[in-house]
Amino acid sequence: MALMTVEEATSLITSGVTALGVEDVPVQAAAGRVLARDLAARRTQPPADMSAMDGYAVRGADIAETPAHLTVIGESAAGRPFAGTVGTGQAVRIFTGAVVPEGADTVVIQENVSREGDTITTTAPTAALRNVRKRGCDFSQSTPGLFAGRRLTGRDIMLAAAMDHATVPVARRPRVALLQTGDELVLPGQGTGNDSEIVVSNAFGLAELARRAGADVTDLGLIKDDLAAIRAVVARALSGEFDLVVSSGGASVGDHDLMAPALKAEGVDLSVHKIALRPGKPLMFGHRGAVRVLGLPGNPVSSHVCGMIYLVPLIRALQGDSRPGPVPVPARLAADLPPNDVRRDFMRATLERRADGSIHAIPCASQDSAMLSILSAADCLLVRPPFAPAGRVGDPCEIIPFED
Ligand SMILES: Nc1nc2c(c(=O)[nH]1)N[C@H]1C(S)=C(S)[C@@H](COP(=O)(O)OP(=O)(O)OC[C@H]3O[C@@H](n4cnc5c(N)ncnc54)[C@H](O)[C@@H]3O)O[C@H]1N2
Ligand code: MOO
Repeated sequence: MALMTVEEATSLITSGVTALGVEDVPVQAAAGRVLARDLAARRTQPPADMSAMDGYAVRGADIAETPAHLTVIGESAAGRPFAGTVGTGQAVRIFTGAVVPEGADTVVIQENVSREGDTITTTAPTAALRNVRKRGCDFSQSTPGLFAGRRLTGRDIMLAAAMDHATVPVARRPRVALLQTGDELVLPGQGTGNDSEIVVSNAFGLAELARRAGADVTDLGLIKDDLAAIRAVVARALSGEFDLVVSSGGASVGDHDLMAPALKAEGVDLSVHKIALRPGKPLMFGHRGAVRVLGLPGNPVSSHVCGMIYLVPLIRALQGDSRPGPVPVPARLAADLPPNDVRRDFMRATLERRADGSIHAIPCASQDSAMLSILSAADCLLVRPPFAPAGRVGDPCEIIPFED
């Protein structure tokens, strides 16, 4: 079977994918969710010219010379504006966040004023218009401030709230089911001490990736290498409770690799591929009706790397995320590397920041796709394109930092 490129595989999995649906959530619960529609401001901010400092609201022309003498005629505090107008030679005591009264256009900070009774004298120059936030300088009513497809940050929900949205429309969370197969697998703490046992780990990492990408995740547990047993769990996973079914293990060509036969027997339109990717050669993808199925390799590092490369972008695309893919960032090689072969290599590497600010990637000593101690100690994936020539220390390279 010819190897498929990673680009072809990514496109097979994510192209044409759109958001599953829309729901309104309280703005304070919207961080990490993908905005489903453009969000326009429901009000103008600031709603009036407002003071940025504690001091005195004056007419700028009145304080062109220092010292200037002015008469204090009232007070404007946040939430309690001054009702009158500031005339020539007059000032209003004002506090940060208060509306600048009619007639005034400048605020002199109180440190630059001496006061006696109702008379103030400026003690340092203040440029006209200083210390005033103009009406609408942040945003204006009806103008979009956040756009559909954006994964909302904590900063974004501050903006949404300030734009007066109590709820925001976000993409519904994709519902993801995880399956793990293998006669050798036992849950942590539940082994019998038999040397042929392997304690499961894949679903824990995949669940974490999927949740952080915005999915609701259900782990359907361990399944024995038995066609009927796998079919039973697959049938449940496909029954409409989930949007995406993700398996790990049984994706290769061994006699006990029963995931593909089970999925096909349950009516999944499945394609099985070998990808020019290291780690992560075997890959399955398909669907039954609206339910998508992604079959990842069993080797733990392979399953996790494929989770980053395929699963996370798919979950994001199912929310209409405008930036679904992992974003490589530039770094420099901290070790010589041999030329690469046909498989795109995602090497586990640690990162070192040098005194000049440059970031250097140090490939881990072993790149075995079963070694979780190495995956855990690494900071990033060091990307080596197919047929990359030998790399030298200091050469530019690309990395995909781990996000957790
Ligand atoms: N003749 C060939 N053999 C293999 C090929 C190949 O092209 N030709 N590909 C190799 C590659 S690459 C990979 S990756 C593995 C993937 O195989 P499977 O997806 O069928 O995975 P399993 O055989 O089920 O398991 C592999 C390995 O991973 C352990 N495992 C499985 N599930 C879990 C889990 N949930 N948590 C922790 N560890 C798990 C399992 O015990 C095995 O050790 O195939 C190569 N073979
Ligand atoms: O490429 Mo496999 O995915 O060696 O572990």
